[in-house]
Amino acid sequence: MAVIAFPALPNPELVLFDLDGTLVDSIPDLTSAVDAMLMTLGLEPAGQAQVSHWVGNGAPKLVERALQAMSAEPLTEACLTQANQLFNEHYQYHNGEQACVYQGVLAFLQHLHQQKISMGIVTNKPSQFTEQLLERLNLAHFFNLVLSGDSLPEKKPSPEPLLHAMDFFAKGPQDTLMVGDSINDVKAARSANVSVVAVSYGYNHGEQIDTANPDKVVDSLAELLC
Ligand SMILES: O=C(O)COP(=O)(O)O
Ligand SMILES: [Mg+2]
Repeated sequence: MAVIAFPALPNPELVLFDLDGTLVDSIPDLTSAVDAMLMTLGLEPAGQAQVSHWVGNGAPKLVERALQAMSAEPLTEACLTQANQLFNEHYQYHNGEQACVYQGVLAFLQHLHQQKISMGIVTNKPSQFTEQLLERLNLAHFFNLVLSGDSLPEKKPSPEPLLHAMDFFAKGPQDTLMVGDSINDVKAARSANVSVVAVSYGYNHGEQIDTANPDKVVDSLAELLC
């Protein structure tokens, strides 16, 4: 009996999830923090569409991309440090405020939980914000392992967090599935020899995720329910 509707791996023993753009729409809160940071520095706010193209490689990269796009001045270390501090202060406050869990996510997580399948988070989000968001949206209890962008020396697209997670759960790549929304998730999975399902509704730097060649693309995680 298949546990999920994914013929390449119908009975996974471990499912690893990306967070932003896969389980949770975090763009409204990330935009609140980015725009507050930009305005404090005397710059124009960027808005949600632009911010959604900059997300995916961790908060410091998001801040750097925002400054690069919105400031005419050359980027200095001092400016980046100040901008990161401002972003962190504001995101600490806004994180989870407007964020919502995508349609289909809860049903899928509950299904895997009932089937006693191990689940972990592999996100590039900094750990202080990951923990906060999972708690605020009442998702934390599903996951026995949460790896964030600063948990290990390397983050996605490196395979390191996926290899670490498989080690933690004592599962091999042939029994593991990665679920994500961006090319970073697909690349990390490929490098770890893990199958990867992508959601079409996430961010992926403004590109269609099909172009990254995941094993399957779904419009909702509910499509994976048997
Ligand atoms: O913080 C980010 O850059 C995105 O995090 P993600 O890996 O959960 O998509
Ligand atoms: Mg993502």
